[in-house]
Amino acid sequence: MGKIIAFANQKGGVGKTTTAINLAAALFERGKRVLLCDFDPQGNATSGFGVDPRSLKTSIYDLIVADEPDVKSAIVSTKWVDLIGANVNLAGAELDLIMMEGRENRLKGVLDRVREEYDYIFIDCPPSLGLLTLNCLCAADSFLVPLQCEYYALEGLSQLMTTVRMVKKSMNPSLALEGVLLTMFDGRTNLSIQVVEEVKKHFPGEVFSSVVPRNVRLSEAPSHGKPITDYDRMCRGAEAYLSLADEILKKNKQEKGRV
Ligand SMILES: Nc1ncnc2c1ncn2[C@@H]1O[C@H](COP(=O)(O)OP(=O)(O)OP(=O)(O)O)[C@@H](O)[C@H]1O
Ligand SMILES: [Mg+2]
Repeated sequence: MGKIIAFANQKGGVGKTTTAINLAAALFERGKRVLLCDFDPQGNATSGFGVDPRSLKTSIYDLIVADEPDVKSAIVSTKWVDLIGANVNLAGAELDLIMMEGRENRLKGVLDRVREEYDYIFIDCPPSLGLLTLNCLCAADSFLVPLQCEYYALEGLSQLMTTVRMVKKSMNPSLALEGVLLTMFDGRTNLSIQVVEEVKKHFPGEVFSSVVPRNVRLSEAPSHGKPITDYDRMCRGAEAYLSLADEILKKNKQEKGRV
């Protein structure tokens, strides 16, 4: 049964989508079956895999709000991973869901139906802490927090952790922290190095040893509709996400061994 991982940080532009796309593609390279569910109305994870968010016949919105029963009708097979796309319609879901019964478990209901078919299911969260992100945290087994190596990296994280505690207490007790990922690291600046130290102090033992460098190839890849492993296999960004994939596979294998 596939492990569901949410990429969460309510701060915008920290590398949630870049990580979801490129880690998914890296795990695909390692022979894993991966489904990426775009859960952000911006649709960046969808377009990043070369799928036009406006062209979706069935999007995640139809599954969670309009009660489209056939989850498979929303799954697009890309050259790399399977994808459930999102577009601007999802922005309305925040309001539509308010009146619904089990409103925080709508996404879980959808993903649980296809879980058997994948090794990993990734959810790309929006940059907010509303009902959409709540759905992500209720559906997930674990959450991965990308943090940009900049001065305010930890700002706002206490709100995310408070939300996580609330979710664990009343909705999803087994929700675990997959790990904290440092992104956009620039080894030439003292600031990046200081942020790494500070984050490690704040999350002892929870920071991935793979660190994603600031790499222009990573920012170019989405406009070509390709993950980094395809766009520029040899760049440092690709290397970092392949190393992260191996770190996660190793960690998950050890965890399974303990059960
Ligand atoms: N390691 C990196 N090096 C250079 N550019 C990067 C890197 N990671 C992400 N970017 C760029 O930074 C911007 C923000 O990244 P991304 O979209 O992944 O963040 P996000 O957290 O998903 O944003 P949002 O909160 O808006 O969904 C994008 O333009 C992306 O291409
Ligand atoms: Mg994003």
